[in-house]
Amino acid sequence: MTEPAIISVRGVNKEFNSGGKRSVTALQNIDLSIERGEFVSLLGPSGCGKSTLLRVLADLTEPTSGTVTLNGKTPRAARTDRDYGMVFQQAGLFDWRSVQRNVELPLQVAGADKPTRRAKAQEMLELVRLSEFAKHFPWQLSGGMQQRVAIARALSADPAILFMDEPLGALDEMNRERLQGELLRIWADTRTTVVFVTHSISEAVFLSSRIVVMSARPGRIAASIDVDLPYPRTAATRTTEAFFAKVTEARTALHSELVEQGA
Ligand SMILES: Nc1ncnc2c1ncn2[C@@H]1O[C@H](COP(=O)(O)OP(=O)(O)OP(=O)(O)O)[C@@H](O)[C@H]1O
Repeated sequence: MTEPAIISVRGVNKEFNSGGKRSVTALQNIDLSIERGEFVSLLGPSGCGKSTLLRVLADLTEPTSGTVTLNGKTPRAARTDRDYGMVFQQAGLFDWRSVQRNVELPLQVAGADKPTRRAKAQEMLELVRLSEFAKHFPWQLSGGMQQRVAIARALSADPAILFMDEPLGALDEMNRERLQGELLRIWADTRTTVVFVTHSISEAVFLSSRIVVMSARPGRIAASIDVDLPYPRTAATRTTEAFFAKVTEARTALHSELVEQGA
């Protein structure tokens, strides 16, 4: 028997200022199924609704119509049960708490006792290779290291799903590529299902097992591209013909949408 999709989106529409003069249709009739263990990137031009779709999934905003199921539950129930973690473009760490205590925070909120949360935070810091910085404060770390702390924090409650909204967007190119490699290693170690928002075509190809291309406003799903490049992917992957071919395929899908929209 096939396992049901871990994320299921059916007929989702999202309109801001619904019915008003300035109403904006951000998402139109979105249908999407994501299987357990996939790494799916949402790729599209600025303003096409990628973040809105992620926010609908993460129960940060409600769809105007349609349904979302996460791990067999409503987004609200999945949120309460800590079925997912979230990482944004800004790490959003608390500067007055040590790295260790930042990672412990979700467990503290969930009521875990001190030894449990200490042990879990140490395990997570090992996962992101920052154990020796546990006692540092966020402001003492580079931007890339801060994002690794944010990833450790998001994974501390062992979520089945990780939502990431342009988490590497604020980093310089070198650090960005290094962290892409780290992220794939962490994904392989944890087998978490990842939904990743980006407007970088090469980033989406390097990371993803599948790319969902979104069209310009109103945001719709324009194409789903399987990225069948073998894992583990390394710096050498970026120089292969197969990688370039996938980048071209994704770029063509993205651009044909823009042309159709007259954008
Ligand atoms: N709270 C809001 N109120 C009104 N309109 C909004 C709101 N949030 C988003 N929008 C509009 O919905 C559309 C989709 O926005 P969204 O941020 O989801 O796009 P995006 O693809 O993530 O863009 P970017 O890549 O620039 O972050 C945009 O036109 C945006 O202006």
